[in-house]
Amino acid sequence: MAKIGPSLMCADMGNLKDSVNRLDNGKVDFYHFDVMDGSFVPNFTMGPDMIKTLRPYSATPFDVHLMIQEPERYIDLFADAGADMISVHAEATIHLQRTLQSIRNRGLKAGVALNPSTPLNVLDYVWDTVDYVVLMTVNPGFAGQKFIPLTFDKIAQLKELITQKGLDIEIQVDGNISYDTIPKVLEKGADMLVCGTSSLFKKDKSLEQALVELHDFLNSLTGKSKINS
Ligand SMILES: O=C(CO)[C@H](O)[C@H](O)COP(=O)(O)O
Repeated sequence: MAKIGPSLMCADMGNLKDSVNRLDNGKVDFYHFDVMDGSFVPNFTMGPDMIKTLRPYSATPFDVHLMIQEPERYIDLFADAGADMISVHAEATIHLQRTLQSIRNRGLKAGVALNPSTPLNVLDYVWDTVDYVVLMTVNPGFAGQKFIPLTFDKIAQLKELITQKGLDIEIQVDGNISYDTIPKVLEKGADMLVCGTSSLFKKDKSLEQALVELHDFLNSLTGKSKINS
């Protein structure tokens, strides 16, 4: 069963604690925090204080996606804030292996995030230092964008590499993960779904309703229920 991770940049920023509480009641697998610096991506969102503030209210893993230049400067800051997993963009750090190792040295899961146009071969010499790969299926920076179709093949290619090598690495997909795209990203091999405005945070639906519908949809695709198992 694929894991559900609400993208909290899409939540009601004035009531984040309430959203996390309601999502926890409906069962989610991780929370996805998009951290942006206005340089690597043309936007600003969340920071370490927000993560630190929410940390005491949930035991669900906090997945921090650093969409920032030179993320190696801030690994300790986000680890101290309460991250359980941190992903860094291969495009944003010169010493990728060292940066991943520094995340693992803090006892956290280390992820590599790749923009849609970044080839998979940047992973060639870091396979043994990666716990998950974040495949961006939109260009990072904004919610509510359109899925980039060629990334479907990229998911399948990554899955094949991981299987061939016999590695225990999860594939996370991020960007326009919707009722239209979920069946295909799962078929291609995605394990973790970052759920934003396309599936969970809907103007015409309560969070509770949207989450129940998403669980039901995933169950209908896989034929088994994680909640009931
Ligand atoms: O990474 C992101 C933006 O860069 C967001 O997590 C994601 O795009 C949010 O989901 P949606 O596309 O469904 O609004």
